[in-house]
Amino acid sequence: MAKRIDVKDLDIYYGSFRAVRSVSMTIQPRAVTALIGPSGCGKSTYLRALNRMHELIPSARVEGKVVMDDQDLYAPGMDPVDVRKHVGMVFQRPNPFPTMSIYDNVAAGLRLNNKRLRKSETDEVVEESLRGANLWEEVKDRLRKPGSGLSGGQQQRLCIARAIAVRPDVLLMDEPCSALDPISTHAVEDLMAQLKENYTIVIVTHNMQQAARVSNYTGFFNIAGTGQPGELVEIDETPTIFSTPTHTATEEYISGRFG
Ligand SMILES: Nc1ncnc2c1ncn2[C@@H]1O[C@H](COP(=O)(O)OP(=O)(O)OP(=O)(O)O)[C@@H](O)[C@H]1O
Repeated sequence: MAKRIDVKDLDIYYGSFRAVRSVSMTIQPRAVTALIGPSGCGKSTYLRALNRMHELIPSARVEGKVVMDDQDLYAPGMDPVDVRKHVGMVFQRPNPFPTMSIYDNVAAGLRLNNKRLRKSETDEVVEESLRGANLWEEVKDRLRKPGSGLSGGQQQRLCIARAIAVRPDVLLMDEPCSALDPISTHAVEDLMAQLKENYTIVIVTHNMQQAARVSNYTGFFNIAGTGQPGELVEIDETPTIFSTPTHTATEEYISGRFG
């Protein structure tokens, strides 16, 4: 659990368009790393490349290295489905399987991974994951009701429960609170603070206060102009990025002067 990721010279393309250029960074375990930057600078593209999710887009490809502990995630023979078991993802809009019960939504992760578990074992993992996502107390009496009947914030925590049910090492979160109200946002932020004890977390966020509140490290991405690739300008401990960044562009962005 909670592995470190070393990214080296990562370029990401959609067809002939290079969307992200030459990113190198180390993502620390048991910490939250926030990725910030103006729209279109490639934050989501980069996040998806960390678990090979971009491969679902036919024209997308990467060059460079993503190494988790000592395992190259792009090594020949490495199965992307296997990569995603270790590097889970939570999306912007809560996306529980709408017709499935709360219980089955969490168990779905296990079933998709072909884990053959006895009912009692599945019960255990479902409870443990819902507890881990701070949702158990709210749903324990209605596990057989549809996941789609939960509030937006509860649905997002259900999706987090589904993601952690398979015990990944890393959790990627793409603007996980942008569709949530402030109270649900607070619940998910609290949850991140707890989850980082056991996981490596990378979050893309447009909300600067959120990055400052939840993350230990912040990476600032920028883009020189339309049609240009996005680049990592700098990454550092979050207090440093927000108080004394090295680059003027970072300072301008976090103080709201552009983006
Ligand atoms: N499926 C795709 N096919 C082609 N180009 C894409 C695709 N997805 C994203 N892009 C392009 O890649 C670049 C980076 O997009 P991306 O969504 O990663 O940026 P972002 O920083 O996450 O933006 P936002 O903050 O608005 O979500 C943009 O120029 C975008 O138009």
